[in-house]
Amino acid sequence: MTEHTPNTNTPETAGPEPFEAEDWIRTFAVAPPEHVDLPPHHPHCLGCGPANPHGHQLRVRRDAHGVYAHHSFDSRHVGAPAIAHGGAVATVLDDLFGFLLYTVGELAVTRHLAIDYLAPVLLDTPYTLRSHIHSRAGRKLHLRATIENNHAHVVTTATALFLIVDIDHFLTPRHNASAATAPTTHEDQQGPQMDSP
Ligand SMILES: CCCCC/C=C\C/C=C\C/C=C\C/C=C\CCCC(=O)SCCNC(=O)CCNC(=O)[C@H](O)C(C)(C)COP(=O)(O)OP(=O)(O)OC[C@H]1O[C@@H](n2cnc3c(N)ncnc32)[C@H](O)[C@@H]1OP(=O)(O)O
Repeated sequence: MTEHTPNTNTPETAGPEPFEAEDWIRTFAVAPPEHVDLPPHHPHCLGCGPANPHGHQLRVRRDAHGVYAHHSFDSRHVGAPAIAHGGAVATVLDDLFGFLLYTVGELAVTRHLAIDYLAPVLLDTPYTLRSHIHSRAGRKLHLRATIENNHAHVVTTATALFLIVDIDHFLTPRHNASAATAPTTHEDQQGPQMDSP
């Protein structure tokens, strides 16, 4: 059995200090107008952090419907040759959903993310990503997103359930992780049932 070795290659991308959650909440109050980029979640965020050389450095603005970004994947995100890795696409969409919180004004995190890869997302190709709030029910934010190419063809769609949390979620992450229990079964988490052998 291989002994687990901690990844020490990327000290510059260490996770955020707890105080950053409070800084981030404060930016809700001063969210910029439509023609200015929204602030990144934090400088090292994998999706949008400008100081993360391994990240996507997504730049997001809001509009009348929600939020949007223009983005190209590159050779760092390759899956099949010339095609973006599905996980990289999911990362960017999850992060884009995170920008909708500026329009909600509350903290929330991804509980469920579902993606339809309708057509390959090509490397070094410009795409427009859009996301909006489909509905809200109490703590539950039902979110939707699309990726479309320059010919207005939608190549990816996504839905997400974000759950509103309080700031303690970010200030005590280790406590929250150890408090995790067996997942609750939800109908919309279930795929087709496998037949018994
Ligand atoms: C975007 C956040 C940014 C915050 C920024 C803050 C600081 C800045 C610093 C750092 C941030 C940096 C970057 C992050 C930014 C963006 C990235 C994008 C967003 C993410 O990447 S974020 C990471 C991934 N994310 C997680 O790390 C969450 C792990 N998870 C948990 O921590 C818990 O899971 C929690 C707290 C989410 C919920 O826990 P809980 O105990 O409060 O909730 P519970 O289970 O009770 O469910 C409540 C109700 O939702 C229903 N429900 C549940 N699941 C359902 C389903 N699938 N379908 C239908 N209904 C469902 C239940 O049935 C119940 O319904 P009801 O109330 O009616 O009974």
